[in-house]
Amino acid sequence: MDTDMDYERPNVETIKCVVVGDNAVGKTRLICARACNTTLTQYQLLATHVPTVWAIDQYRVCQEVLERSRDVVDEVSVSLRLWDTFGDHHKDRRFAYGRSDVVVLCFSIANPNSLHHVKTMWHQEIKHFCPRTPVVLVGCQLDLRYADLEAVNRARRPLARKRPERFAKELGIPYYETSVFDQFGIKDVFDNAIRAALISRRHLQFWKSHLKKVQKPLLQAPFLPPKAPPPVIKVPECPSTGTNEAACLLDNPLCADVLFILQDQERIFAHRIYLATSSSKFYDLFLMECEETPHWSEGACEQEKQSRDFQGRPLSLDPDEEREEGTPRTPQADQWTSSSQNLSQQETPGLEAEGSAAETQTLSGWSKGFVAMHKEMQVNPISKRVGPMTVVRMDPSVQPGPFRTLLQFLYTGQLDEKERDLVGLAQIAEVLEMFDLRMMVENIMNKEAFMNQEITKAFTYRKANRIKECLSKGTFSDVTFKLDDGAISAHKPLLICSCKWMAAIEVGAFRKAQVDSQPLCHQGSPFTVFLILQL
Ligand SMILES: Nc1nc2c(ncn2[C@@H]2O[C@H](COP(=O)(O)OP(=O)(O)OP(=O)(O)O)[C@@H](O)[C@H]2O)c(=O)[nH]1
Repeated sequence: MDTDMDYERPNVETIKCVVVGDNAVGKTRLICARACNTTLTQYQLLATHVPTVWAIDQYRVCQEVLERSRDVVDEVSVSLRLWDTFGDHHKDRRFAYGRSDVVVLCFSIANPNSLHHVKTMWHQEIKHFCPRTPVVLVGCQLDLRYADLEAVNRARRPLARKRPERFAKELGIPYYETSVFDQFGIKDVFDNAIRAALISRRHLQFWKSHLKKVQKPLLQAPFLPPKAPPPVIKVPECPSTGTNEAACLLDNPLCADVLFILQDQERIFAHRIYLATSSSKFYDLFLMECEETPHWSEGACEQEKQSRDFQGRPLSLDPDEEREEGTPRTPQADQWTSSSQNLSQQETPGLEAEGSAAETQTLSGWSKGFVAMHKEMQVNPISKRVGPMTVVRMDPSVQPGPFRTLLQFLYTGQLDEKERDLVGLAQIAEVLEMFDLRMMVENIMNKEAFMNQEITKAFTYRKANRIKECLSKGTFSDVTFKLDDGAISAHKPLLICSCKWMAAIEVGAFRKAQVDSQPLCHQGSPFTVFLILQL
C-alpha cells in the first residue's frame, strides 16, 4: 500500500476509515456502496447474510475502486481507505484500529441489540485501541424502519431515530442513517467521516493550511420515507361462487339503489353496481345520471361526494343546487329534455316516496326500452331505511317476467334452461342490447345450452374486471372505509354478498357505536378502524 501513488501526491490526505459493528448490520454492503458503487435490489439485500469482510486489497487490484477512493471534501483532496472488519465480538481487531483516522461505528436500525452493543462493547473497544480517533455512529438498513416486513417488524421493532440520536449525543459523536437499498446517506456518512478525520488531523498538523476550510461533521438532511403503496383490493379473477348470494340479493334487495318501474305499477329494486358491471347499457345509463346530476353523482368524484352526502347531512333535492349557475351542460346531457316535475306521487301511484323527486331525465330518445329516470328518496323494502334511489321507468313494452329473468342474468351470469318465456326474453335482451343473454337464449332454443357455460365464464371474467375498475375509481360506491392512512370506497351490495357481517350491519343487527370499534371481517383483515357512513 505504501507504494500507492496517492502517498506521493502532495496535498492528498489519505484517510484510513475503519468500519466496525455487530455481525450482519450492513458494514460490508455500506463499504461496497461507497467503494464500488454497487446497487442491489431489496431481494438481493435480504438474501441470507454471508459473513464477509470487504478485501482491503481491492485498492491495489481494482482501478475503479482506487479511483472511487478519491474525493474532494471542503476543497481538500482525499483518498479514502475503507477497512472492513468482522463483527464477532471476540475477534482481535487491533490491527485494523492501528493508525486509523476515523472509525465508522455501525448498528442496524432493524436490530436494537446492535445499538445496545454500541455502548456496551464497541465504543469501549474503540476507546481502548485508538482513544484519540474520532468516531461516527451510523444506523444502517434505514429502509427497514419503513418496510412492510411483517416478520422483521414483529420480531424486533425497528428503532426510531430518537434513540440512536440520544446515544450519539451521550457519546459526543455525530450520527447518520443509511440505506444501501434506497441509496440514502452513503455520501453523508463518508464525507462527514472524512471531515471528522481531517479536523482531528488539523489539530495535530496545524501547519497544513489547505485544511483550514474543513468544516465540522454536518447534520444530515432527513430521509423522506417512501409513500406507502395504496391498499391492494383483490377481486377474484373468476368468481365461481357468489352467484347464489347475488340471486338472493336481488330477491331481498338490501341497500338497493335503483328502482325499476314497469308498466306503471310493478316495482323491482336492484343495485347499480351489479347492473353496471354486467351490462354496458346500464353502465352508460348510471354514469350519465352521475354526470347529469353532479350533486348526487358518484363516479370520479366519489370520494368527495361520499364525505359530503353520506355523512348524515341533509341531502338537497333542489335541482337548482345541482349545477352551478352558468355551468354549461354536457353535450350528452343535452340529448335529454329535463323537467323538474315531481313524478313520484302523481305518475306512479303506490310509491312510498318520502321526499320529492329530483330532476327527471327523459330517456326515450336515448334508448329503446327506457322512458325516464330521476333520483328520489325511497324506503328500502327489507331494511325499511330511507335513502336516495335512482328510479328508472321502463317502456310499457317491457314485461315484468322477462325483465326479472334479465336482471337475474345480470346478477349471476346464468340463465335457467327451463326458462319458459324464451321469446319474450330474447326480445327484451335485444331491446336492452344484452347480446350475451340473447345468445344464451338462442343456444337454449337450438338445444345447445351446454355452450352457455362459456358465455357465463366470459361474463364473470368481464364482470370481475369491471368491478375492479369501479372499486379503484370509486364508481357507484356507497360506502367509504376510513383507515389510518386514507379512505377506500366500496360497494355495500358486493360486501353484503361476501360477508354476512356486513349484511347484519345493513339490516340493523348492530348499532353504530359497536360498528365503529369492530374489525371488518373475520379473515384477518388489516382494517382495525372503520366507519360505516350512512347508517
Ligand atoms: N434492507 C437492507 N438490507 C441491508 C442493507 N445493508 C445491508 N443489508 C443486508 O444486511 C445483511 C448483512 O449485510 P452485510 O453488509 O453483509 O453485514 P456485515 O455487517 O458486513 O456483516 P459481517 O460481515 O458478518 O460483519 C445482508 O443480507 C445485506 O444484504 C440496507 O441498507 N437495507
